Amino acid sequence: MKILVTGASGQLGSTFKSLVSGGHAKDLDFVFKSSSELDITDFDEVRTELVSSDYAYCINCAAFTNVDKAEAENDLAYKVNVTGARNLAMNCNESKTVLIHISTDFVFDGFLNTPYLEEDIARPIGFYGDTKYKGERAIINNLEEHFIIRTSWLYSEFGHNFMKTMLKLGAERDELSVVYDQVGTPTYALDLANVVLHIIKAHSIEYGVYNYSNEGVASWYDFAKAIFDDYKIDIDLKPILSTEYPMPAERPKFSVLDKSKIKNTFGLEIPHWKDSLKVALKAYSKINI
Ligand SMILES: NC(=O)C1=CN([C@@H]2O[C@H](COP(=O)(O)OP(=O)(O)OC[C@H]3O[C@@H](n4cnc5c(N)ncnc54)[C@H](OP(=O)(O)O)[C@@H]3O)[C@@H](O)[C@H]2O)C=CC1
Ligand SMILES: Cc1cn([C@H]2C[C@H](O)[C@@H](COP(=O)(O)OP(=O)(O)O[C@H]3O[C@@H](C)C(=O)[C@@H](O)[C@H]3O)O2)c(=O)[nH]c1=O
Repeated sequence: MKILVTGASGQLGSTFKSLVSGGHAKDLDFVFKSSSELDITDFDEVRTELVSSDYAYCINCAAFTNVDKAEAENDLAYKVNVTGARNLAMNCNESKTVLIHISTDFVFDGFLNTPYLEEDIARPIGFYGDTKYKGERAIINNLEEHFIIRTSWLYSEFGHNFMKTMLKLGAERDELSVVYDQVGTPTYALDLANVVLHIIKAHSIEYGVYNYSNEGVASWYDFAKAIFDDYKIDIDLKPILSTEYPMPAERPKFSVLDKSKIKNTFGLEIPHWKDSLKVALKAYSKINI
């Protein structure tokens, strides 16, 4: 069974590569395409790749993910996150390929105080979240055979992410301030990739939108504290308000996802974020000896 991975050089794409090279996807024939090998904003390129081959699945790891830059680079963020998603959906429809697309907790405004369900109203407060939501709609409107998985606060030993930023800053500084009034759930990219593999191996036809994150709840401060404690970094870590850490894009204050649907549909047990963080830090330390 042939599987196309777009945006293959990013954090999640690299995680899939590591799973495949580690022998965790033995009967699956993965084809990895980085942005320079397949530009998802180019309809004809996408069409040529999908229609001339016999991909059973396309896992879309390609996205414009810089939340702050998206506020200034509206056109590019829209092109990648909306036009790119639509190009994939339209061509997957023609090539009879199931599209597995990754979306985000940032489609929500963060005004709820109980975990978000898939059917809760999406009302993004930033341009990144807005384009991700429009990308979801473009897929739903053009392709029935889709899985859209909304995840949150993705991190890993690969690419750019909060865990690696904290480890870098922790090595450079004696003190650091991190916001504690944004609450969500960190998600280890390897756990997400394994769930995607699980869905593929199950040949599921339960198409639709699903939430997936690790279990548990944290503020970014809690997440940073756990990173420093587990990695034994001695630093004076201060909890601050978002107003004390101004950024171009506003983030939702609360974006915990309810995972009942994905757990019940696929019989999953989801690791707690604190347990997965330990696994990720071990993997990171192996790469960065
Ligand atoms: N990171 C996070 O915290 C979260 C991410 N998500 C979602 O998860 C998915 C994966 O994220 P993650 O791996 O962290 O993101 P990354 O930014 O690490 O990777 C995205 C990849 O997409 C590629 N890309 C950009 N534009 C194009 C294009 N036009 N055509 C093809 N590829 C392109 C980038 O390539 P290049 O570097 O060459 O530009 C990059 O390799 C995304 O959909 C994201 O929205 C959801 C929740 C949290
Ligand atoms: C580096 C740093 C960040 N922060 C704050 C800023 C921000 O509010 C919060 C998170 O920082 P980041 O900018 O790294 O993360 P951010 O870009 O907000 O992460 C988001 O990315 C997109 C792609 C998603 O889809 C989301 O799920 C989420 O993971 O931590 C501090 O308070 N102190 C610091 O030293």
